[in-house]
Amino acid sequence: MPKSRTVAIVSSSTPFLHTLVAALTFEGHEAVTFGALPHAVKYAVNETPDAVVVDVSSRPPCDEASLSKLVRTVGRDRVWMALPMGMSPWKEDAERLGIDQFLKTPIQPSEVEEILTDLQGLPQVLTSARGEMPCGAKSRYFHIEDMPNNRYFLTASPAMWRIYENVCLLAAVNVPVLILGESGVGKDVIANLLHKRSRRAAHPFCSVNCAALPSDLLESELFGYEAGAFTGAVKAKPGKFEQADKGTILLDEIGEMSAPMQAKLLHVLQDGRYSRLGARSVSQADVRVIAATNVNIEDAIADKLFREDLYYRINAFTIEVPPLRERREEIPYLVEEMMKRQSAVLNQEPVYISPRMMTVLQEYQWPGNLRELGNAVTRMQVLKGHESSLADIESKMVGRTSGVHACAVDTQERTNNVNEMRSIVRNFRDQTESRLIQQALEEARWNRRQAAVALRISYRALLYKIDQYRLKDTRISVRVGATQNRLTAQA
Ligand SMILES: Nc1ncnc2c1ncn2[C@@H]1O[C@H](COP(=O)(O)OP(=O)(O)OP(=O)(O)O)[C@@H](O)[C@H]1O
Repeated sequence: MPKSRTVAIVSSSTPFLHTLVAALTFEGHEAVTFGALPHAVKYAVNETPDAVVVDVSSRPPCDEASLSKLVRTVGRDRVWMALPMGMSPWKEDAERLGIDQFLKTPIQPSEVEEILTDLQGLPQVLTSARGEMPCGAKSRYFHIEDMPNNRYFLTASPAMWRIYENVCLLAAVNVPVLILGESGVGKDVIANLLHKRSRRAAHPFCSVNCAALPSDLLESELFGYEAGAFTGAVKAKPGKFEQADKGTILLDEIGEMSAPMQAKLLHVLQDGRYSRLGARSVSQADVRVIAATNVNIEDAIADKLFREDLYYRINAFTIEVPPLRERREEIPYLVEEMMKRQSAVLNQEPVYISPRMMTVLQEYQWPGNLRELGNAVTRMQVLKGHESSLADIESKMVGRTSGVHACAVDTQERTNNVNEMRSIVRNFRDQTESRLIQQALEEARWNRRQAAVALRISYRALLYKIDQYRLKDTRISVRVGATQNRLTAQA
């Protein structure tokens, strides 16, 4: 029986990825794709894939250090490099690093055949050599995929891995997809991924929040308008369906769409035809439609809030994204990646997350899902990993004591413990927070707007905290004192 292999592919070329991933998965192998070499190197260190294919044809040469680490990690006989028509000034550099298997881009079927045959000949990598994260979670489902605008998709759990696989399959077919899940679980990220992996990737991805606009504004936002279509329409404006031509449109929060708007949308989805407001002509939409919502659509249909016929139009395929609390094994991976990216943006070293901190992060319920986790990571980074950055999470945890821990404890005792812990956490948090705010204010010479930016809180929140902790600008009193002294001396 042919052996199943795991192959990591580094490429930013969609056709290259499509061809190779399709061939590998058809043969029963696992393909893990990366947009950038450093991510693949990290993956190779943790997971020891059977082989790696690095395509350098559509971007500048990868850094030598990463490439040489990759060759050392997986072995030179397991690395292929794809070059434009097999010729490139980087070929010599790659050969110097020990790479001697090259592919031509655009990749040819004969070369794909060759890789598949070679893969069969490779000795199996010991499964025990496959890495584990420090937390002990298996990283078999770990994969990061970079997307435009500094976005990325990370998976490290079987549930998200399945979603990732489905997205890869769905990207190739032009069917409407409905993405369901709580707020902050990553519906928008998945829609972006679907677009990026599709043949429409070179065309626009447009997102419309259907809950944010009243019905008539939403209509003009989606379909555009002609000059004079309504008071204030001085100039004609294309709608999102037009802007997303040949690309993808995400109808976010579709569950909140008003009934009249649902009827208009249904019309467009049926025959792809629409008109700008005030226009006589009809346009034809060439757009892939993805819809997303955190509303329970089936309940909404039962309550007559959502049209059943529209539901069937938008959900040729449904992706249900689980909340973060149902995939806690991803938390260490997400924290690490978020921290790495945050620290790079802030030009700081990533802060150390102690095992205690990680336990707190993994035990918390995360009602705001990955969005809330991202905010917590920012807070930890800004507060330099100080324990206070966890205080608010801990206090929320105390407020939502898990039934598992609590059930054995007598109710009165539990209430006392909770109250006591709450007050300890609150005091500790308040003390540390006021000290950090005072420090930030002093560093910003009491420029409160600057301090708010440094603390990553809103200006209003900072004013509230200054008032709450009765913080004072000590510099002013010294200066006033000095002036008074001077005045006194002059007098
Ligand atoms: N799989 C993921 N990998 C990396 N980051 C993610 C992932 N999923 C979500 N995020 C991050 O979490 C945040 C929320 O994600 P997103 O906006 O996609 O959620 P959503 O489900 O669309 O939320 P809402 O319903 O409120 O619109 C974003 O900052 C996003 O980058």
